Amino acid sequence: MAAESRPAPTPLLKDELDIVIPTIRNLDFLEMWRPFFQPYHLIIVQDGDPNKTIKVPEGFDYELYNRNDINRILGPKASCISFKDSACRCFGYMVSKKKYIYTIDDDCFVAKDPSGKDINALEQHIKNLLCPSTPFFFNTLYDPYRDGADFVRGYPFSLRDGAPTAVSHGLWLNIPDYDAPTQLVKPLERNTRYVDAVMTIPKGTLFPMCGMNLGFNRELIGPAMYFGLMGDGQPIGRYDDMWAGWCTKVICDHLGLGVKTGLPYIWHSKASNPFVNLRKEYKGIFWQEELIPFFQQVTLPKDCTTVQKCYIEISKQVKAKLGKVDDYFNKLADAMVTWIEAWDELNPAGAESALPNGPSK
Ligand SMILES: O=c1ccn([C@@H]2O[C@H](COP(=O)(O)OP(=O)(O)O[C@H]3O[C@@H](CO)[C@H](O)[C@H]3O)[C@@H](O)[C@H]2O)c(=O)[nH]1
Ligand SMILES: [Mn+2]
Repeated sequence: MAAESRPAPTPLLKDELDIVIPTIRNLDFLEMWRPFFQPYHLIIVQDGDPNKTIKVPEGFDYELYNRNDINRILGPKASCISFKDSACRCFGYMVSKKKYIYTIDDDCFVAKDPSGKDINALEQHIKNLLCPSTPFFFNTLYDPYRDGADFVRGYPFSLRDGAPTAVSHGLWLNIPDYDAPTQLVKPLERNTRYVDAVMTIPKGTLFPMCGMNLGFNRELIGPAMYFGLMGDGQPIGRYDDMWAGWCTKVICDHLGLGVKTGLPYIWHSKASNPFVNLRKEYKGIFWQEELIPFFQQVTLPKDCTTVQKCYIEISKQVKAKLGKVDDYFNKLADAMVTWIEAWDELNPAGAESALPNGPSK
């Protein structure tokens, strides 16, 4: 008897997740991701010259926004969306209607695990996001919810339900996400180490969030994922994801949400120019010595019960405490408020998260 031909399983979160890609180039890299990404809706944020045509391989379902679209949709509030910097990607988070987001850079490709198997990074992020985190007590055997692992002896049973996972932070083989000084000192260093682990970043601990291989629950933490004022006309760049990560982690800690880091890996193929990066980063390299203590000391009142309220409170503290570091932080604090206003305008409270996609191309 012919074996029953079973229909292929529906990809996890097929209609509940958008893939956001910031780009200045044609998206040929999608060919390598096709087996994993094709079932999903893409939101492409085209940076730079809006008159340039970005070629997207056939067969992908996507919506594309360039600077003209951002200005048309947000009007004066478009001032909070960076130009000529990957920070523009956060516009994609704002216009999405889905519960989950995965964002990836266009120079990130499918990596292979030690067995030589292609890594479906999206699938691993989804697994990370769909299972709880353990921010309140560290499990020394890493992710206790993973097949073949569990909570170790001494782990309180009262904490074994864990916390909802808001963020899944993936890593990179080949070109590591180093800052410019490190890149300059170690131009040939490549990350060849595949660590088979997913860990929850403990409550009260900040981390350097990289935006090139990142998943998050948009309904739980979306409004905190503002990538700041970077790039054109700004004194700093390449701190977009860092800023978002620090705000996100403080808010996750306050709201009892989890942030995971580790698997999945992608293959980061292109090292950006370290001298250009140094020019973008240098103010951030000394500012961050004041920013980290600031975020470590941020306290959010009990009545900050939503991400938006937390975010507005942080913006007030940014203005009060960082405005004296540099006037840039006064502008950033204002842009944080504009971001929340724009977010709430495009995502009125109670709007169904599973609304149909935006205008597909
Ligand atoms: O002006 C620009 C430049 C680039 N992009 C798009 O953004 C991503 C990342 O670009 P790239 O790979 O060139 O830069 P990296 O240095 O590797 O980026 C990492 O560093 C951080 C910089 O903020 C960031 O978190 C990582 O992404 C690509 O998709 C480019 O096409 C852009 O939109 N605008
Ligand atoms: Mn890159």
